[in-house]
Amino acid sequence: MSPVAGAALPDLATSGGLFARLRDAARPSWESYVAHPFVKGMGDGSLPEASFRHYLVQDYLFLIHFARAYALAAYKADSLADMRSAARSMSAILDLEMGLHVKYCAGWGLSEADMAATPEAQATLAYTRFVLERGMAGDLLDLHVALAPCVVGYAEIAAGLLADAATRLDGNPYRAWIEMYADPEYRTVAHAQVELLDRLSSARGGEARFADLTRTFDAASRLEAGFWEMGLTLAG
Ligand SMILES: Cc1ncc(CN)c(N)n1
Repeated sequence: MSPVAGAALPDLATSGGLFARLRDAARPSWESYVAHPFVKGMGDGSLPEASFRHYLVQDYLFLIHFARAYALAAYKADSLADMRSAARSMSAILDLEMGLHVKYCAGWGLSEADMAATPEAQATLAYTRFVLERGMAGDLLDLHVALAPCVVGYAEIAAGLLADAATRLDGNPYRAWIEMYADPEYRTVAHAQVELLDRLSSARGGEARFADLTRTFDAASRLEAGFWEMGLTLAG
């Protein structure tokens, strides 16, 4: 069942946990991401359709690389439990999240083949390759910190929109987007990411690496804001 507007969903981050500390340390970049004008435009329905369309096609391409990043996480995992968790995240992207993109675009006469053939925008290239590079050059903790703004941020954004009095669901063309990321199924994925960060942090010396991890988290949050900006300005 989808959550309803006006019902605030609780914060996914455990207070004192790694995710909450990274978010606090990278607050200005995080806010530029979760409170971007693109987000507000989806909430009240005022976002131009061309911007959403441009974003969604790029997001389809983005998700292909994010699925690859989870394949990398499975490769880098040192336990079967972590391999299974990476495989679940990869299939959630390929089977659940990308399905919404394909459905939306079909409504506008855009086929999956059209989307796959669209050139990647600079913001898409920058963000996806940054995450893959953090994973390849670093370890599993570096990779999951780079992935966290993506996975957890959308759950926070959708929950924030539902709690915002300016949000209008009736007749809102972006309602399915909001409801998908506020859905308990997506929140479960996001919550698992928050818990995984804590587990990886204690196993891999996260405390001593906090400054470095913050740089990664901050950069990924700025790249998320850049992704919205690309959608808003129709940048290639
Ligand atoms: C750019 C971006 N960031 C996050 C998500 C949510 N997984 C997404 N689909 N696209």
